[in-house]
Amino acid sequence: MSLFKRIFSKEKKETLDKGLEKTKSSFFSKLSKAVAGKTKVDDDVLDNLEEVLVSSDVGVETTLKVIERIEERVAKDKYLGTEELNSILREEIAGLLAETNVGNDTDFCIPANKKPYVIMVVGVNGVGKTTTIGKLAAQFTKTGKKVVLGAADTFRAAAIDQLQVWADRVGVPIVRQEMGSDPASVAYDTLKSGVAQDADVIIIDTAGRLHNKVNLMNELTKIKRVMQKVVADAPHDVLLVLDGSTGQNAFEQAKQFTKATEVTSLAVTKLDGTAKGGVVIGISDQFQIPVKYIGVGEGIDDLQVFNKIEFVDSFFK
Ligand SMILES: Nc1nc2c(ncn2[C@@H]2O[C@H](COP(=O)(O)OP(=O)(O)OP(=O)(O)O)[C@@H](O)[C@H]2O)c(=O)[nH]1
Repeated sequence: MSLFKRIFSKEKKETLDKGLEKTKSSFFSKLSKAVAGKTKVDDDVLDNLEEVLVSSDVGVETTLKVIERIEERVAKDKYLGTEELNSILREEIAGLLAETNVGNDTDFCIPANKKPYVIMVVGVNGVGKTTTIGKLAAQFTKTGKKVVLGAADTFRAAAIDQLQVWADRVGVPIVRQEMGSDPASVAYDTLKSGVAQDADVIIIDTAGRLHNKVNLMNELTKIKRVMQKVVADAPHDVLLVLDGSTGQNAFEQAKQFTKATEVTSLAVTKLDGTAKGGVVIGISDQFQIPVKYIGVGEGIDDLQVFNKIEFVDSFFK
């Protein structure tokens, strides 16, 4: 590994460690209370562990899965000690994450045979959608890719302006129309423009109004259909952005969006400053969708490619 790469990955690791600090300290302080005075993993410990996982926003279904697996291990080894609980949990969580997050990317990359690679970004307002698009544009640009943004969240003028701010900051072209225009028309124009400019990556922002599922579904379906007139297999990625600090709300949003469209990957933002980082484990497992990116700060470099090994290492360090 080159010196530059080593320094970069060390910084990345430190940001991840720092980003997960609150989740970790809350989780492990609950866990130590859960096993206090116990030497053996028995039913009481498992009940307490269940509570720890649920209250750490891992989600009920995933918690039950983890508990069941640990129960199986206890059934095989009746003298399983509580001091082994950490490493058992680590193994089970790593195993769960590996089921859905099959890749092992650590860098921002796109498939070589998809040009332009079209990412349609969905999610409700305020989750960090625009910031994530800006950070993504910055990272792809850094790796020498030509990026074009499309402001298809035409519902609010502020959304278009905010994306413009990021486009200016990163120095990438943006395609926009005035507020209230047809989002599908903006997406179409963006793809046309991206193809004409020989873009490598096109990122389309969409409005995330959840109050009417049928409308949302129709709107996203129409955007996809219109994009396919320009790039037949677009979008290559439908990226749902979720605010990790909202815990159970993020689960609810994932439920709504997966009903409205085929979501192919997740970005979980704002993991720094929250103790609810367990959502990364639960949402990915429950919806069987890989987490592609995590937001660990407000800065332009604070978006990381999610890597299950790094995540588990950082969490159980
Ligand atoms: N701490 C932290 N803040 C973040 C992160 N990602 C986004 N934010 C902040 O979250 C706030 C909302 O982000 P936006 O990108 O504006 O959210 P949006 O989903 O586009 O929302 P609208 O602009 O309302 O459509 C901003 O203040 C961002 O700086 C993150 O990973 N960590």
